[in-house]
Amino acid sequence: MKTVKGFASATVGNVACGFDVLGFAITEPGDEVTLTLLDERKKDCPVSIASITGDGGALPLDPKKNTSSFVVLKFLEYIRTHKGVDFSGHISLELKKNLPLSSGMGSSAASAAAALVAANELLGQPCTKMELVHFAIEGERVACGSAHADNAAPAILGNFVLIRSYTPLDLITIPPPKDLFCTLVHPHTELRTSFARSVLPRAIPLKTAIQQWGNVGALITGLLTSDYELIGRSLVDVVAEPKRAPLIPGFFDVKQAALDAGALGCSIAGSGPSLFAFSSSEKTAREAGNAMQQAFLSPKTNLDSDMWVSRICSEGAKIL
Ligand SMILES: Nc1ncnc2c1ncn2[C@@H]1O[C@H](COP(=O)(O)OP(=O)(O)O)[C@@H](O)[C@H]1O
Ligand SMILES: N[C@@H](CCOP(=O)(O)O)C(=O)O
Repeated sequence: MKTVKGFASATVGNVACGFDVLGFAITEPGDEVTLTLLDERKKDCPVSIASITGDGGALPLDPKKNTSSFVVLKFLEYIRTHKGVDFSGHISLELKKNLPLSSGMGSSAASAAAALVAANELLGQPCTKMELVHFAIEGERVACGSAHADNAAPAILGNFVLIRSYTPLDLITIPPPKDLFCTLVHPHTELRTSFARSVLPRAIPLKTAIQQWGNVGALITGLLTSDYELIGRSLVDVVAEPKRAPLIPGFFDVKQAALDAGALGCSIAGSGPSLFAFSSSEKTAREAGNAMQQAFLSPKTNLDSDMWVSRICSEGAKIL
């Protein structure tokens, strides 16, 4: 029997102003998926979930409903129709969840990305990582009802990923400035992406759109030129944050605590409830994280949280 273990880390979607078009990966924590190749197919489905740990029993064992197994099914279908690989065996999947669910940390995308790099390795790497992104995006549709790429793409590719277009998919990877650190704080509460998407406006005023795309352009410029002040002042979201901030207890105090501690900027990580902040030193990033956690613990919020400080991960999903 051949066994392969894949790993994919947490990601931050949107990156404040880049709703659905910009995301990045951090280095830790992440999900692990172990695939074992069996000669004999069990039942009619080529993939089965042998075990899931770390989810508290919350996730589906149905291979068509868990993003980790669902994307492997899409991968097998694709290599059969496009790569001439007609897989007749069986893949047994073990998922180790290290990311909290509905956290704003790209939990569903991390499971999908880890599974895809493992499946690709298991079957002799018939696909490029860029091809694998397509299946991870479909996994997001299963997880939250929308096929957004700003977690799935960086989970597989690493770095910052700008989604110029969804149809056809056109992705641009952007390496991080060398002194950019991310602080990620996850309060111990859940906010489902599907719900956080339901509160967004279907249309926005032209004035709002102008502000948003101005900041996206400036943020990309700041990343490409390592202009940390420009990065900081570009982290302004006038579309999603105003609607989602009320869903996150203590959001404004936590954001202000990050800025007061010296962070360049701070906003909602993905659809929340996590927040992320950027800093130009690890020391400041850690100080901002401590301040954010203290703000979540204030009497009116009283939320415990987890905090990570990380550089941007340039490797993406990998084989362990
Ligand atoms: N392997 C998986 N990991 C996480 N969520 C999954 C997985 N498979 C299916 N899901 C579904 O996706 C939901 C979490 O996705 P979402 O709300 O987008 O938050 P996040 O992706 O940040 O965890 C879960 O509630 C679950 O129903
Ligand atoms: N662009 C998406 C990002 C969702 O990220 P998640 O980590 O909360 O799943 C959105 O804002 O809905």
